[in-house]
Amino acid sequence: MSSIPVLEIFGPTIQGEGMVVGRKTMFVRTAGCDYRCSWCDSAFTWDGSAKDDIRKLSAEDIYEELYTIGGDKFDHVTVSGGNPALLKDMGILVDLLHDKGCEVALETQGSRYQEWFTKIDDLTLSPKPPSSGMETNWVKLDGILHELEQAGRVDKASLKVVVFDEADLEYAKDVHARYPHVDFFLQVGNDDTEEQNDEVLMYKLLKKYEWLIERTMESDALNRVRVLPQVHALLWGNRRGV
Ligand SMILES: C[S@@+](CC[C@H](N)C(=O)[O-])C[C@H]1O[C@@H](n2cnc3c(N)ncnc32)[C@H](O)[C@@H]1O
Ligand SMILES: Nc1nc2[nH]cc(C(=O)O)c2c(=O)[nH]1
Ligand code: SF4
Ligand SMILES: [Mg+2]
Repeated sequence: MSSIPVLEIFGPTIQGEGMVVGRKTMFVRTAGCDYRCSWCDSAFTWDGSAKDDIRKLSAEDIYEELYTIGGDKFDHVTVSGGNPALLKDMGILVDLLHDKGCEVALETQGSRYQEWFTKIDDLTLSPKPPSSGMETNWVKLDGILHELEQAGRVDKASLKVVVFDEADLEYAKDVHARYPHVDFFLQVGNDDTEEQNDEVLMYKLLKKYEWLIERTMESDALNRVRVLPQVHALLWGNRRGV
């Protein structure tokens, strides 16, 4: 039986980020990450603070809970984390969700490949810029994109770089230039993940969005791109489970 470490199952809500922004979806958030981004907005998945809340669930358990919460009001499930790409057994859940008539999206940083990536309907690869403190393994990322290419699945994938500063913007340009044929998203970085006042956060994030749009418009290296905020952060702040 498959065993997947789960921290959150929630929805339906909108996908707040990237290639399918606005799509009605359920979320499954797995525990554990091979990275430790300085600004991670889901640090509870790996910093030990929620370790007592981790549940080892089978794919069937997960679908049952999705159905209990969402009923017939969803046909799309987003798997995020942590890094769900650490989990070989995730392929079993992907197959089950497809059998149930759901599309499946994945959020991962592109540090690990799994064979089940080629079954994902909306695959977001989010390599990490300098501000994260993480180092991109380009060999791995090249390998993932090579596998997707071989499987004819590049059109199901996108790259999404979170930007906090000028160095991140330069990194984003490098990523886009390396994979010019892959749909590319620039995302506003939230460096206030502790802020509890939604209005204060919304204003700060919109100002950052404006800055990111301006810098992107000025660049001749960022043309076939989309610039987006985290819509869920604008609407619901730093709350979990939305
Ligand atoms: C929490 S991560 C989980 C999936 C995977 N570990 C990854 O990083 O892609 C989900 C998405 O949130 C983004 N993210 C995390 N912290 C953020 C922040 N403070 N501001 C903006 N985006 C953030 C990540 O880049 C990723 O695209
Ligand atoms: N609404 C909503 N959209 C999201 N897009 C990516 C998320 C994530 O944490 O991976 C996320 C999330 O947590 N909530
Ligand atoms: S890779 Fe994703 S989950 Fe892991 S620390 Fe970075 S943002 Fe957080
Ligand atoms: Mg998030």
